[in-house]
Amino acid sequence: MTVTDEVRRPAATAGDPVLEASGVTMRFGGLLAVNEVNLTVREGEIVGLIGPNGAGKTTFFNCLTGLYKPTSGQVRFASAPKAPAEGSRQAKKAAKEKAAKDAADAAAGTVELKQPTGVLRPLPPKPRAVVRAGMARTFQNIRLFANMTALENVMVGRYCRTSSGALTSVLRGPKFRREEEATRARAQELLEFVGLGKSTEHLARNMPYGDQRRLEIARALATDPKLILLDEPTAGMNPQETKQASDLIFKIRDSGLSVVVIEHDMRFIFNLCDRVLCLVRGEALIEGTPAEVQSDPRVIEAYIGTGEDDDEVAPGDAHVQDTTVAEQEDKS
Ligand SMILES: Nc1ncnc2c1ncn2[C@@H]1O[C@H](COP(=O)(O)OP(=O)(O)OP(=O)(O)O)[C@@H](O)[C@H]1O
Repeated sequence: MTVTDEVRRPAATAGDPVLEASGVTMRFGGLLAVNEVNLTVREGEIVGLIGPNGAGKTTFFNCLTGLYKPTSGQVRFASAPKAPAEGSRQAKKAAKEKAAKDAADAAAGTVELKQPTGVLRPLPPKPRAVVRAGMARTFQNIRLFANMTALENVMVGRYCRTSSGALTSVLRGPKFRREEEATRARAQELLEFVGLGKSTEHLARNMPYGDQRRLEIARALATDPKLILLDEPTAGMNPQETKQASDLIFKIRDSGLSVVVIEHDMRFIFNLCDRVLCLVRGEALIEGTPAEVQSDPRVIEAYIGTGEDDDEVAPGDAHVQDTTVAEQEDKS
């Protein structure tokens, strides 16, 4: 499991915490899927979540993103400085300023991803509010709008940041058209950022698998997150696509975002992450740097097993088998 042939690119600096999970526990009836797990993610960090099948990674992830409410424990997130109420005059002004800035960025050909960070607060109760607070995620299975173009898919992600009401949208008034233009420009920028600038008009369902995964990331970025959580981003990818995925995640991190990633591909995780948390049977086994985690014998045991429960006896243990047979003969 040791990574030898690639050079890691550590975070330039890890800043203030953007996410803090303390004592997170999740029960499904009698099953304890996650037990008292703690995790802190800092600004500009890539944190990996590993563990064998059924270890509780996805359940913990779902607690972090507000999809599940933990049975006990708390998740706090550094939302943007308190946003004005939706639909208020201040909210409309902020949305207008944001649209103008996006248009200026688009004209200058720059993509600004870093978002302002506020103090840690409990996660908002509704998924939409979690996204608006600055947390975005992708899922294990691709969840694109298959019959929409790449550009339209990214534009959908952007709508949580626009302020046109239903009436303005139906009437397609000047405000709607301004916002729509800014949304389109931002979506195009993000497609270019993830390397899909030439696939704008392609239907999502016709795109190669690796491109679909990148499109999902572009759509998540369109929500202006501070933290992006990726659930098995390289599942099913070939080595070239996996390399492109890690380059893209480094690029996202280098733009000032924090990343949490679940992955089974150890080489990918240990090359990518600044810190890694290993879960086993719902509990945190170890959290540390990739070097610390990959050299911990408990991690290796968790993945390949100790052999203690195996019925078969390993060749080196033949004498154990012989003794047992001899004892059995004595008894008979
Ligand atoms: N909604 C649910 N209801 C009941 N049990 C669940 C539910 N979701 C997960 N579990 C159980 O919780 C445990 C942890 O599952 P989870 O999917 O979080 O593990 P994982 O580490 O993500 O596994 P994998 O790597 O296979 O995706 C498993 O025993 C699973 O069967």
